Amino acid sequence: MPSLGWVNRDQQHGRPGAIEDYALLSDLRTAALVGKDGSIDWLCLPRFDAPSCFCRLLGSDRDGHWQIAPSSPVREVRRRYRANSLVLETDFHTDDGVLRLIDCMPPHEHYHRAQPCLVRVVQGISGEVDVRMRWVVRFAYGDAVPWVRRVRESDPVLDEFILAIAGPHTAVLRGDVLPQRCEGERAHELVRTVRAGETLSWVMQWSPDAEELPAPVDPEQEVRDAEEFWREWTTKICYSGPHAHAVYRSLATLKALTYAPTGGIIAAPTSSLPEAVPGDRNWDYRYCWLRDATLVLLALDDFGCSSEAEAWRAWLVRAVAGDPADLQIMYGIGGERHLLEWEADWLPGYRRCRPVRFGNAAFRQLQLDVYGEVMDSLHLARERGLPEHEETWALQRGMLRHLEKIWRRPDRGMWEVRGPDRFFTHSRVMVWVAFDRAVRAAEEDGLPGPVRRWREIRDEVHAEVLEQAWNPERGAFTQYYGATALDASSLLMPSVGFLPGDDERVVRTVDAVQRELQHDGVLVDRYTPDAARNQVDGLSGREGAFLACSFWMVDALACIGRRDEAEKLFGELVALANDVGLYAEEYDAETGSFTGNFPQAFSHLALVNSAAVLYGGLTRAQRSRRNGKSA
Ligand SMILES: OC[C@H]1O[C@H](O[C@H]2O[C@H](CO)[C@@H](O)[C@H](O)[C@H]2O)[C@H](O)[C@@H](O)[C@@H]1O
Repeated sequence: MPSLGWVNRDQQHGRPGAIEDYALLSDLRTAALVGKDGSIDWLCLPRFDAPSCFCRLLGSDRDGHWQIAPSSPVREVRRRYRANSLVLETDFHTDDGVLRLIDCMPPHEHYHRAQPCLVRVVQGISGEVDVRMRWVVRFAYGDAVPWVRRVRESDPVLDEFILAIAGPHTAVLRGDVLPQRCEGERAHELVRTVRAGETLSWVMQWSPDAEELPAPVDPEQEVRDAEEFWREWTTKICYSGPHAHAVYRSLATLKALTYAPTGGIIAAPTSSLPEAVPGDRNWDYRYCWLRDATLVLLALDDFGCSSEAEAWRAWLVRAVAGDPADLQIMYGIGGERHLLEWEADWLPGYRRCRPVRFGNAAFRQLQLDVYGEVMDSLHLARERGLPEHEETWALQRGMLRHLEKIWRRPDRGMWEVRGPDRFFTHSRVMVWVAFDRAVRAAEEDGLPGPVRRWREIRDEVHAEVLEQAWNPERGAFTQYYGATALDASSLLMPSVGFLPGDDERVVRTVDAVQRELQHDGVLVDRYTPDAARNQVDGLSGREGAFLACSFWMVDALACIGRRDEAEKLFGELVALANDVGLYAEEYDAETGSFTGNFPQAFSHLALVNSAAVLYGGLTRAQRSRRNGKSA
């Protein structure tokens, strides 16, 4: 008999499942995670970065969750998303029959006023199965027990519904049959027999105002609309190469992580899923990193999703307009600047990994690579014919004016180290990218600016990297100037066009990263463990392998002409996804589990970029060449 993920000991004792046991629901405003045990263990309302109402993921039952599952033992759980949508079907196989749970959050991309809504439908597929539902709402990340009561619907329907209110939050639960309050517990529960062919459904809605509740909706229509939304959205995806299923799932996941009202893109919908267990590398990713988001934009645009690219550019211009000296590396999804980091001491954390952090202090860091990422993405947007905005070039010039003043400074690098500032090689490569794209915009598009000066800086930083980051003893580019430690971000050098793939230094660096950072077949660490011991990142403990780095290895191998190896690695990485095609930030080879926030945009965008490199035949730098002009 296969191992029964959902009935493991932890889950019997009210603790959440493993990270890989979760599937994602999203309405393009906020997201929910559903476990293989039919429990929604994470949901923030009304937007991705709002406090949660279900937080079992970082605690236990009593921190809020909503579970629907058979009450009898489950022999097997089989899950899938319907076609390329985010409508999830979970089939529970029991000795009494098969029960199907359908979950979705209807996306309301264009209706800014519509409030989030979670739809759950149970269908009897065969036999007679007793289904148990448990609804435990806790607002404010598990800290606020709401006042819960049954209310009779006024005109036009006379049904009852359940209202849960705590301060600014109101949740409404409607359904074919409502759960009852459990004596002595702050929970609502229901047990019902569902026969083959029978259907039961529930809808949970959120409201900012207990006096003005959302109108009832038809759950089955909502499921149909959600499926139709995703079906329609995927029609614009242009991809017919190998592993199409993985590429489509990754693109849908990236879309699901966009905040439709503003076009902002989050790094992941969760907070504080640890990078290793046990461990304290726990961060809040429900924000918009310019680095992650610009890379997502490029990935979406590569596959035909240009309206998302436009929405992101509009977000970017709004968020970073003003004084370029104030540019931050990350913002809130609405463009908010202050993402103050704090610890929720009442939450025990996922697998008891504390602290549980909300907010992210990295917003105050200097990370020079961000300038390169933003310049590159805006350059690409222009090359691909996205309608030009007059503010965009003005914004880019302002950023370059500021970068001219600060590019010689050390920074925290793309890994956002919490150790001392250093001259990180990748940051300096991306400074080169920033000035290179500026020179090209002037030369190719005739855009105005001090191109001679930009060219001088571009050439200066190029020469500096070749001289200071190359370590002849190691035979590789190292993590920062004068270091011996390696860093997987060096794999990006050929794909951003800094050096060609056949440059001997690139080839030797790829070899060195393979030798020292790649392990357990497909996994690649971000940097040499030594670097962590040397306090480069300023953090304690270890972490899993960073999945995006494995995909960068695919791209680098393709760039240096080792295509067969690249394709094999790509295939193995595709197989590493969970049963519904999702990836976390990291993978722990010791436990064979995902670690870090989930699902993570970085991992998914790296997958689609690799597919573009391997099966679209282009690297990122080559993709930016218009009419055959070279970089
Ligand atoms: O490793 C310490 C840092 O870890 C997080 O940053 C990582 O996630 C970001 C979002 O995906 C990504 O842009 C960055 O490259 C990663 O290193 C965390 O957000 C930081 O606060 C923390 O210092």
